[in-house]
This record gives sequence, C-alpha cells and structure tokens, in this order.
Amino acid sequence: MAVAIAMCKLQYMVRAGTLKGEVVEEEALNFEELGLDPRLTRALLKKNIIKPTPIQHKAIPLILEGKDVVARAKTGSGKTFAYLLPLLQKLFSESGGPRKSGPSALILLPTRELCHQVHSEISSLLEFCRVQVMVVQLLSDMSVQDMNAALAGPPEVVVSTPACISGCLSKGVLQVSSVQDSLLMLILDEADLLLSHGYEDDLKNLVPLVPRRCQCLLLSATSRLEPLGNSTSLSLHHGLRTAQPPFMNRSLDHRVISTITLQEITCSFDDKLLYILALLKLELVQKKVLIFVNSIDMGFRLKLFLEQFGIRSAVLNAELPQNSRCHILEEFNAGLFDYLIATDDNKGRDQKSNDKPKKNTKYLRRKLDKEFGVVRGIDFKHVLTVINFDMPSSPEGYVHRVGRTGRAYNTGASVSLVSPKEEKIIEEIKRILGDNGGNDMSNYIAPFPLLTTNAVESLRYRAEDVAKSVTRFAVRESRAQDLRNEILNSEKLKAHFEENPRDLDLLKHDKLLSKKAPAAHLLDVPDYLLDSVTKEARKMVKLSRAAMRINKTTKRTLFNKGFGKSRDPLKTFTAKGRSWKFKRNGNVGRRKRREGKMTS
Ligand SMILES: Nc1ncnc2c1ncn2[C@@H]1O[C@H](COP(=O)(O)OP(=O)(O)OP(=O)(O)O)[C@@H](O)[C@H]1O
Repeated sequence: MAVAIAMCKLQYMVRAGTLKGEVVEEEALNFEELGLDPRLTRALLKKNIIKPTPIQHKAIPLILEGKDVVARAKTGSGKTFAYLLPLLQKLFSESGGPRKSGPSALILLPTRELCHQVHSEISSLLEFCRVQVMVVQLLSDMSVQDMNAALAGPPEVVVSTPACISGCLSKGVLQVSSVQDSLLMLILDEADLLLSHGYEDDLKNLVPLVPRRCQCLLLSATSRLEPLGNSTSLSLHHGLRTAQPPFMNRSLDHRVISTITLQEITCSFDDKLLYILALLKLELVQKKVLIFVNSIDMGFRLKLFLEQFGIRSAVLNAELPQNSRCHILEEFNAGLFDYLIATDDNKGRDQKSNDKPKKNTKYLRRKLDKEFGVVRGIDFKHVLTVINFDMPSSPEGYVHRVGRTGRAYNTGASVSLVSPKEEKIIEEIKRILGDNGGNDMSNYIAPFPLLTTNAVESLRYRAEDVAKSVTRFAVRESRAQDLRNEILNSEKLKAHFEENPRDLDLLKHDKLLSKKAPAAHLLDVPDYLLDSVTKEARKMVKLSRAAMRINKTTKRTLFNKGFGKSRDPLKTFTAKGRSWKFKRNGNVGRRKRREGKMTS
C-alpha cells in the first residue's frame, strides 16, 4: 500500500512535468505578441490569464488574419478564448462604422448551458474592456416578443443554438436579408456535435444564407472536423486553416489532457454505493467532486443515499427548468457546495424513452430538455475529481466527462467505478487512450491506490442498511419533490431575482430531500473503523489539499456576509407582488445599468 501511495505521488509529479513540457514548448509568445488589442490583454490580466494556451497560440493569429479556421484541441484547453478574443478585436475595429441591419457575429453552440456560459464569458470580457458591444443570447423558450426585443438594436453578437436560430429564421424574427447584409463571422463551437448529431437540419436553413465574405470558425475537441466543413457546404472562402496544438494529432484524438490522473475501481454493481461512500466519507478524493450517473433516477438514489451520511449534493439533469440548471452550475462554480451529481447530455436525450413517466404514477410529467448538456464544453470551475459512478457508453463520452477537471493549466483526477458489465467499455477506453505509441503514461488508467478492502468492509454494514431504505418509491418521491422545488424557485421567484440577482445565492440546491433526518451515528466515521493505511491515505489527501491551498474560506462566503435566515427569499417571498422586505443592493443598480448598455 505504501508503494501504491508513493506511486500516486509520483504520478502527480510526472503529470506536472508533462504539462510543463507542453507549456514550455508553446511559451514563446504572450497575448500582446499574438497581436491582441491592449484592452483585451488588460481584461485577461484582470481575469488572471497571463499566457496563451497552445490552441490560442495557433488560432488567434490565423483568425485575426481573416482565415476560416478549423480548430481542435483537447477538452479544457481554452478554445473559447481562442475565438472570443479575435472576434472581439474585430468588433472593436468595426465600432463607429455604419449602422447594420443585423448581427455581425453568430456563435452557435449545442446546448443552452453552453450559450449561457459563452454569453457570460463574453460579457465579463467586455466589462473589463469597458467597450460597448451588444451581445444577446437567443434561446428556444423565449417568446417572440422577447426575441424581437433582444434583436432590436441590432446586437453585434448573437449567441444561440442551431434549433433556435432556425426557428427565428422561419418565424421571421431574424430577417434573412439582415443576416446576409451584416454577418461577418459565424462560429460553430463543439462543431462536431453541431454538425453530426441531429442538428444538421437546423444548420441547413442557415448555411445558404451565410454570405461569401463571412469568416467561419469551427471548434471541437475531436478531429472529425475537416470532412464536416465540406459536408455542410459552409462557405469556407478564406483560405481554410487547421489550428491544433503540435502534441495533438489524429491518432491521439481521444487523448485526455495530461494533467488529469485517470484511475479505476473494479466492484460489483451493487457495491457501487458502498465504494463511493468510502471514497467520499473517508475523504480519499479531493473536493470539489463531479459525479456522473447514467439516469436521473440513479442520480436521486445516490443523493438520497449520500445525504444519510451527511454528504450533501445537488442533482443536475435535463428535467429541471433552465433557470435552475444555470443556477446550480453558478453555485457549484462559486464553491457553495462540493458534490454535484450530473446526468450527461446524450443520456438526457435517450431518457425520453427510458424514463417516461408511467400512467398512474406520481411522476411529474415534464419533457426533458433536448438542448441540455453538461458534458460537452461546460467549464466547471475548480473541479478536482470526476467520478464515473456509471461508466459512459463510449470512449468519447469518457474523454469529455473527465475533461471537466484539469482545465487549462490545472490538475485533476478521475475515478471510474467499473462493474463486470462495464468491463467491455473500460477495455475499449483503455485501448483507445493507450494508443500513444510511446512510453507516455499520461493516459494510463491505473487502479485507485488509496482504498483498502478493510476500509471498504468497515463501512459495508452501514452502507447496505441505508441503501435498503432508499427504495424506488423514495427515489421517485424525491425526484418529484426536487422538481417541484426547482419550479417554484424558477418561476415564482423569477421576477424577484431579475431585480435582485445576488439573492439567488440564497437558494441552495444541495438541500436534504429525504423526509428522514440523517442518523447522528452515520455522520462521522469512528476512528476504530479505520485501519492505519486508510488513516495514512486520508492524511495524504488532506496534505495535498493544503498544499494546493484549498480551504473553506471561499465557501459559503455569501451566507456569512449578513445573508442570514431573515434574508432567505423563500421565507420572505410573497406571491402578492414585489413587496420585498429588503432593499436592492448597489450591485444590482450597477448591473442593470451595465446590462442596459452592453448586453441583454
Ligand atoms: N490562457 C489561459 N490561461 C489560463 N486559463 C485559461 C486560459 N484560457 C482559458 N483558460 C481557462 O481554461 C478553462 C477552460 O477553457 P475552455 O472552456 O475554453 O476550454 P475548452 O477547450 O473549450 O474545453 P471543452 O473542450 O471542454 O469545451 C476556462 O476556465 C478558461 O477561463
């Protein structure tokens, strides 16, 4: 075991070295030297972004030159800034020119979560740059009136999904002539997904309208892009260039960024709850933790199980209202809770058939959102561990899931719980990841070294006892309860939160769902249950946590700053109208002024 721990330490060091190697290779130029406007480089500095990532190195100069670019780079490698920075630079140089009848740039993404993320990213860059560029988000669930209002102006940048844009074009909300007259840049982010997974028809409506002068950018973490550029007949007239960091080539397509430690635990399907309890309760993995499951029911089963041991989590899934999903992501990113259980996007679509509510059940009937997705592209902040409670169905899914940690220059770890039925998929993943033709161990999936049989067995009795109490009925009740809570949060309070965005912080998504309070004796693991090896492993994880300077001071700070119970909007809310007991804070006024000027 001691050897295993030492190996684990060594693995971290080797990975850091590999990353360093990659960075050194690409360190030649800084952002100014790439030709970026000083306003943008200053904005990046304020965001603590100092040196370009390899894909930014490659893509930014090409885009500034006006080339059509197909950019591919591993997950978390900074593709978003690779296109946002040159886009904004171009818009800055356009400002003051003749008034246009339509948007200058269209950014298309596969999911609403990504639209929200990119819209926030671009808005925050503009805020730091102090430049007025109007950026709007168009989403399928907006009313025609809201869409018309968003497009009045018109905005310089529209961030949307292909389905929404196609709808806008067919309803006449977006005028064909204005697109043809104004569009200068079309950006397809997560392009392989946009172009090959059911969004083709929506794009077909748009592609013929793309004018010849329009610069097209396609970005993805996979290599299936060049043929796609042709298959959509996109008007790529500007000397198509492929931008990719030198260490990424076709055969290594599915590789994971080398700063992520990949590990597995083999166990029976029934023991998965026991094993995840051991990992989390014995603190053998670093927080924050993102846990992937393959169905919404499994997500709630896991949540109910963990909360009986005092481990609070939130479940993110396609069933929730859009506002709630965005808010869960914001809270998790802000560090307000440590454990997030997520179903992934493909499964969300599949679940239409699998998870259909049966007649006479108490399920709330609600459609799953087709445009939901958290695996592709979502930038979870500071996730240190990704756990595959259920294995994904493909190697590509695995790469995108584990890519939610170790983003940009950070390190991360992934632990997969593999049951006998999932051996086939893990073997396939290993075969594909291992196809590196050298001694590079960075994509090697190693056994998880810190968990002993003794440690697991010490928790078995408690785990099995609690698992029995998490019945199918309890899962369904909780799922419905959670949905009711979130709809209440999302709809009834929407008006209030538009005016008081900071109050959103008071809505917790990791609250208890179980009707039974956790038993006191399950909240702590008594010392006598732990063997000396597990104690040592826990110490090591704590030490490395301290070394990474992760502490609790950033957590729940909003709650500590005078936002006590008396300011809980759920307690002060009255459905009669806006008779709020508390005043608006200064930030809101500032934010509203800003939004009025720059974004919608
Ligand atoms: N040059 C940089 N230095 C440090 N951090 C950066 C840099 N560029 C981007 N980042 C940060 O890296 C994170 C990941 O970036 P981004 O979401 O653009 O990755 P991505 O390549 O699009 O990933 P995915 O393939 O998963 O969509 C973000 O938090 C972003 O702010």
